This record gives sequence, C-alpha cells and structure tokens, in this order.
Amino acid sequence: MASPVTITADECRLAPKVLLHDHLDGGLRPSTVLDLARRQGYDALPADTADDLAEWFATAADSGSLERYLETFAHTVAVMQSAGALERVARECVEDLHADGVVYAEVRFAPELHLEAGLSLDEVVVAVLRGFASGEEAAAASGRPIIVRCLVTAMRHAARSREIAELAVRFRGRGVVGFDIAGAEAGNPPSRHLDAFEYLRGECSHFTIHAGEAFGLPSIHEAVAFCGTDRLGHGVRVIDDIVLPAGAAPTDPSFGGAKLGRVADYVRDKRIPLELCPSSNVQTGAVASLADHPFNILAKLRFRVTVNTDNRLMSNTTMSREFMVLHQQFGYGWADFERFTVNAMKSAFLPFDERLRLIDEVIKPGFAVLMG
Ligand SMILES: O=c1[nH]cnc2c1ncn2[C@H]1C[C@H](O)[C@@H](CO)O1
Ligand SMILES: [Zn+2]
Repeated sequence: MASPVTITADECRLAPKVLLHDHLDGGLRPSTVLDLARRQGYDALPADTADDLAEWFATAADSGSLERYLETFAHTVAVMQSAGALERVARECVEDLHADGVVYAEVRFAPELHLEAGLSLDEVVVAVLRGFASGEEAAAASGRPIIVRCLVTAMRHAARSREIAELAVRFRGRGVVGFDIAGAEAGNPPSRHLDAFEYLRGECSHFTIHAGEAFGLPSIHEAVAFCGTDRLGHGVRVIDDIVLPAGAAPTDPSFGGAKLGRVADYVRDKRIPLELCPSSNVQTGAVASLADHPFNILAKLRFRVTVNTDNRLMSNTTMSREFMVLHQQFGYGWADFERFTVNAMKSAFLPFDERLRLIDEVIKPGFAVLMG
C-alpha cells in the first residue's frame, strides 16, 4: 500500500515521538566511547576513529544472532564503570533523543554490569538518574521539554533479578519507573525469574520482559501467562501463533481471516504492548528482513504495536529513522504514526494523568501540525 503522502526524515524528526525500548549501553555516541576509553586506559576498542567505530558496531551487530549481537556490548559496558562516565552517557542520551524529537522515553540498562570499578548498585542508578535530570533540565531550558525515565534491567543468565527488582522499587518515584530482563533468551526462560516478578507484582510495580525475539512463542507464553508482564520487549515471534488467510501478502490491508492461537489472542485481548524494534529485529535474526517484519500484520490485526530503537549505536538508528524505515516499507502516514505513538504513550510506566497530559497537550497537537 503506497502512502498518500511522502514523509521526509526532517518531518519525522519534528514528530513528537515516544520511545519505550532503548538501552543506555546500546546508545552511546561513538566519539564518547573513544573519549571514555582514552581517559580510562581501555585499549581493547576495535577501531580508533568515531566513524570506524560506528561502522564496526553496526557491522558486528548485524550478525543474525542475538548472542553475537550482544557481544558488542562488552566495549560500551567497559567504558561505563565510573559515576562520571555513567552520568555523561545518560546526559548525552537525553540530548540525542531530544535532538531527534522524542518527547518521552524510558531508557533501560543493567546496573549489575557497572560494578567493576567498585560502584554499588545504588551509586550506579544515582549517577544515571543525575545524567537524565541534567539532560532534561537543558531540554526544558530550550523551550521544548523531554521526559526521560529509567527501567532497571536484570540479566537473564545471571541470578540477581530479585535484587534488581528491589532496586527498582527502592528508586520508584525518583526516576525509575520499572524493571526488565534482557540478555541471551535461549536457555534462559522468563520463569527462572519468577521470584522477582512476584515481588514486583506484590509491590504494584511495573515490568517488561524481553521475550519472543531470539526464542519463540514459549518465551512469550511464559512472560504473559506465568510472569504477568505488563509489556513485551519485542514480542515479535507472536506472529508464530497467527495463521494468515492463504496467499495474504505482508502489505495486505485486511487480515480478517487471520486465525489467532491462544497466546496471540491473549496478548491482543489484554492489550499487552509490543515493543517492536524493526532494525534490531533484522540484525538479531528475529526476522529475516524488513520486508518480512510482521509489524504491519500485527498493526492491521490491532495488536498494541509501538516503534522503538533498541540500540541506537548497534543499529545505527534513531526514532526518526525507524519511522522512515516503516514509512518506506509499509507506506505508513501520519495518522498511523500518531496511532503508534499514542499506543506507546498509553503503555508507558508513567502515572496515568501524566500520560494523558502528554497525549492531549503534546502528541495530538504535534501530529495535527504535521497533518496540516
Ligand atoms: O535486543 C536485546 N535483547 C536482549 N538483550 C539485549 C538487547 N539489547 C540489549 N540487550 C542487553 C545487552 C545490554 O548490556 C543489556 C542492558 O542494557 O541488555
Ligand atoms: Zn532490548
């Protein structure tokens, strides 16, 4: 389906965007990785200019395997071990999202990966929140505010999820709005961390789970049915539980004859948001190509789809670029992007009244301008 309008990259930057799935350690500026490495004496970087490093990350991450994709994080995590480095990376993250026209973001990272130089979990979170606050202040002073909140991630192959869940609750109301698990999915099912999820549910706290990315439907089933997740990180393989009408093309405007299995039905009925990350999903092999991405099918079937970056450095992307990619691939126009953005804002872990305010005062007026 061709879009009735042609959308440009500049216009995408102007759109008020909402980002729910972005990793702090996957979004560093290449120049900052180099600078921090020099200052800290880290000499294992695979390139020594910002351009070469950017290209190295994008190429190495473009592996078709989540495990190999994740290996690239060794270099970013290595230079994020001091309070000063964490604060700088967090502040620059807000600056970059703000420059890209993001109005609300939830940025996640795994505090347990930043303890090598002796920081405590709490000190790590404090440093990151300080960086976010300083980025927000600068944005507010520019007259175009951005709100950035933090999700703390536990690594699914490790055994600290309960401790990290307690960290999320301890920092609730101070900038942390939820919890996540990430890392290599195969062999590390969400149910390994049931204790953390039960604790969070008892605390009326929010969480999302990376599921249905490298591993299929069983992982999504566990995340929604056993763990009770609020959202799905990716969740892209929910498509494996959907049978399309014979001969349906990915751009088919109607999938009325689609047959949903029990898991897909549950995800859609409960309006469980899918944090889809088109470019990253191709790099990790979650989908074979952008043309094969089920984004459009899921959107047409009225799943609660949202657009996300995952790792801006590894995928050499931004929210605007993900919008452009979807526009070029599926012909989406502003009404579609407004719907995906409202989907994201409704699904955020921010208090309800603040979500409504952003929808009514920022997102809808912003898209109204673009729609002329
Ligand atoms: O897409 C992903 N799937 C699973 N784990 C991921 C993904 N992107 C980043 N991570 C991991 C690597 C990071 O070090 C960690 C915390 O941000 O989360
Ligand atoms: Zn992710």
